[in-house]
Amino acid sequence: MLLTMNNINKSFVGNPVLKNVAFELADAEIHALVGLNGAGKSTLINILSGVFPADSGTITFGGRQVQFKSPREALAEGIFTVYQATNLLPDLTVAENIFLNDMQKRGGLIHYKKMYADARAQFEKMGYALDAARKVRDLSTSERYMVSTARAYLSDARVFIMDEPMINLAAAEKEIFVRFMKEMRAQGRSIIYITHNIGEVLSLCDRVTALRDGKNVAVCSTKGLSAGRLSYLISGNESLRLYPPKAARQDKILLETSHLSMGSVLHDISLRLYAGEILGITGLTGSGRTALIKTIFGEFEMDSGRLKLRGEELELKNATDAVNHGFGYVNENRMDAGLFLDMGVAANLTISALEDIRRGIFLDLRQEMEEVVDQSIELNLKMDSLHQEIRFLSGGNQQKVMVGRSLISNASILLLDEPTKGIDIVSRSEIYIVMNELAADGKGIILVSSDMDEIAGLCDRALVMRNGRLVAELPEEELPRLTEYM
Ligand SMILES: Nc1ncnc2c1ncn2[C@@H]1O[C@H](COP(=O)(O)OP(=O)(O)OP(=O)(O)O)[C@@H](O)[C@H]1O
Repeated sequence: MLLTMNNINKSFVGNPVLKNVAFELADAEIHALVGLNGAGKSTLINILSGVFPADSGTITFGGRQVQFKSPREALAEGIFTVYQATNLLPDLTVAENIFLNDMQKRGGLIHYKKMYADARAQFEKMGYALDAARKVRDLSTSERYMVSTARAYLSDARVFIMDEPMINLAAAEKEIFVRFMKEMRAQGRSIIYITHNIGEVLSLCDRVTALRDGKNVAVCSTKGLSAGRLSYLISGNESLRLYPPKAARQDKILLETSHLSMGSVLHDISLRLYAGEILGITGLTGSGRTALIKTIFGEFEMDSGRLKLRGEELELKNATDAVNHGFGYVNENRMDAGLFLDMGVAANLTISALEDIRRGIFLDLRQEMEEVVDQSIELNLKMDSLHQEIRFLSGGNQQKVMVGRSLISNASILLLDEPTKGIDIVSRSEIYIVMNELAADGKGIILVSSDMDEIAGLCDRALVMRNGRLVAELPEEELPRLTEYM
């Protein structure tokens, strides 16, 4: 075996997070590491890559026992962690970033022409159209991740750690990324692949290790493994149903935009959201989905067009104005969206209420706290207490706090941008139930998502965007064919 981890234990402030965990990785294998939010996946990987040590346990790599003191040391030994928030240097070009390690090794002496030619040749081979001379600071999140992937690919590492690698990639990039993965495997290299996406495990990975509450529950081949069985291994729930039955939409129009345009990003967008409706909006990265809901929310100013709320013209000055009119918004990027990492879970969940208090609107704080307790139970938040600082929660649990905050906000129109990114299947099913209840209550939800299954499973209707325009509208029965319209 190329890599084995045995009897790994780890506690944080007396709280056991990993309990006698074992993990193994063979040569030329893509090995999925799965489990609910907070199950301990990142902790295990952080121990392997030397971010922090285990309390006890052994790691054997390439036939000898190791304990890396830092990710840099792990990298020097051939274990490459590809981070989601990439550690590329923004002022250097794509090619310079890709060959950074080489440049360091040779003390800065490098043949520039050859470096650019190599980078271009690599992208061409992978069918990826990215200019190697562009500065990384000008790239989108997904382009940056692809550069990190190319850098990993061109390194001489033997093991790659990838945490939710496809989460920010558009459909075309996903295809190229999968090609990268398969080619790495064909070269005899191995990948530890953390994901909440059942489809990715079954289609791309060879074996899967499942953790539940910091313990091993299974390690098995993905050959012959069904989606139902895998979702049971992850959740421990045999009858987990991801999508609830849909609520009936009403005939009342809640929100309407007519001929909305903004700069070169949005063109002539007219749409209606009905009371009780979950309206899906999808399209490729850069198609204008996020810009559209930010404009509806008053965060971006429209150049022309009109907005009507319950039949009345509405001009939103800014996002605060939108909140005061009953809009709620979940940003796709939790780090930009005002999670207060040094504050507790409860404070983060009630942050919109706290802002009301600052504005002099009186609220019953006790009732507010009770709601928070109910909500955290409903969202299945994994935390030590309601006062635990957000930065100590796992990534998925942070995301749940952000979604939960907007779901308890009493908004009547919810604008959700990729709300379930990084969230495990059990919590997703819970968020879907809450969304459905809000819709059944007559509220309206716009759901921007790149997950076609999510849109088909949850929405009453979906709109497809391309280059800032609405190009298709699909009724419920057409939703399973959504990919054909992309
Ligand atoms: N530095 C820390 N201090 C205290 N608790 C921590 C710390 N780091 C992680 N934890 C806790 O350890 C548990 C496991 O977290 P971990 O990040 O490993 O989960 P995960 O399986 O990667 O989850 P996700 O799918 O959400 O990324 C969580 O309950 C988390 O709150």
